[in-house]
Amino acid sequence: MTRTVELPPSALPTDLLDLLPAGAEPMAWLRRGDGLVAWGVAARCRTSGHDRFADASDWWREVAGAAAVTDEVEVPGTGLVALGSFGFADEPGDSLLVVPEVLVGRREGRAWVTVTGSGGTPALPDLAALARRERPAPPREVTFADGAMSGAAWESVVADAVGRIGEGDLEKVVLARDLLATAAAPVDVRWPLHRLAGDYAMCWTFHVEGMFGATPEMLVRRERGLVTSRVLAGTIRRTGDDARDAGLAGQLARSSKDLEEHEYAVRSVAESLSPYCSSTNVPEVPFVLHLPNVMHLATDVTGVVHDHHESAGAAGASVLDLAAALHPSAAVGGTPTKVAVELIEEIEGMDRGRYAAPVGWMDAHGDGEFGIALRSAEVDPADPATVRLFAGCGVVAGSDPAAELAEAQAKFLPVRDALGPGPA
Ligand SMILES: C=C(O[C@@H]1C=C(C(=O)O)C=C[C@H]1O)C(=O)O
Repeated sequence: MTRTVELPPSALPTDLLDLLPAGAEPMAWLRRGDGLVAWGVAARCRTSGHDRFADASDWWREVAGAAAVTDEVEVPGTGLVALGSFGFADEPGDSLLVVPEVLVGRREGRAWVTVTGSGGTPALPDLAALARRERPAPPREVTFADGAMSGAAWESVVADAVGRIGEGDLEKVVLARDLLATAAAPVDVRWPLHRLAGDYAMCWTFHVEGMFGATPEMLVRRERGLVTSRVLAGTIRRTGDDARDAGLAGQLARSSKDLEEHEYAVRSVAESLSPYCSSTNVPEVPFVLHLPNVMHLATDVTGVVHDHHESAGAAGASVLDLAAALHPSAAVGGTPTKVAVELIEEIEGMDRGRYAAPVGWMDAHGDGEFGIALRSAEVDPADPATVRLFAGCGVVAGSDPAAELAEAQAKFLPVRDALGPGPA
């Protein structure tokens, strides 16, 4: 039984993360203070392998079909909702969807709580008491070490990829590396979440079962049939000097290397969406998205879902169906996708886990949001004092390995900083 109750916005703390209890599988999806926080597991589905999205979708249809729901708010994100995080590669591809016991949402001035339980009407939590608890402590004595590869080794892998592109095997491949952070005691993930949501409010701060981060890239949002995807590709590091950064933004917007890389990514998204949408709109020129650490070329692709898509029933493709169709876009895989993904597998030298793959939420109407899990890290489930950070960049014919390494370092910054002390 699932029940959504409207709350006066004043019933919630400014920072929704203040509600998250420590030990009860906290989950989050937040941007500019709005979004969802959730905890407890009412139902969970684990999938893996090539069919991980289809299996999760089947499970969701079954759960949603059988659920008894009362919903007095009825906006996207109310009623039965699952949060999910998927594996990047088909193998192992470990993925999950979770229906939380408690979910608190806020969106454009409206607020709600949803509770799910078996048997009887589940009780509402005492949110005021939850919000009064102490804030989490920062991780102690964090040290960072190379993950699968040193920076120098990774540069030579990038050089290999540039060679393969030169030979005509492919046009673009996105290569990533990992760093290992080790703390003196288990990391309370709520600490980096507070920091990321504060420092990167324009990004989507997420956490699902150890996978957390603040991504600027929206793989797909579906809202009452309207579809949006924010494509990012083409990056320049910020200097911290506003005047210089404005000049760099102009340079980025004119850089043929970055525009080419961006074009591949936009095309791959538009092509993947077109079978599911009756109209897609692709702006001709990208804009420059300013983040505290980097700037990206960005394009918002929009469309309207067909109401009667053959494979998806009367409601049309759900946000999860769309995420499955879009993953991996050229922003995180490459072009052509199949060759790029095989090259990643061959030369990257690590398992990406859930990095660079869909993370987000969906409701029983098929609406929801899946971002790409970038600027992200995973708490090691076997040793929660260890956190694995990920960052990567698009490699094209004109790529310089040293510049790509510097770009990846800049993309580690959000999580690196979030694991440090500082204002919570
Ligand atoms: C791969 C990452 O980022 C992606 C690669 C980008 C690029 O190469 O310019 C830009 C944004 C993302 O699509 C990452 O953050 O790890």
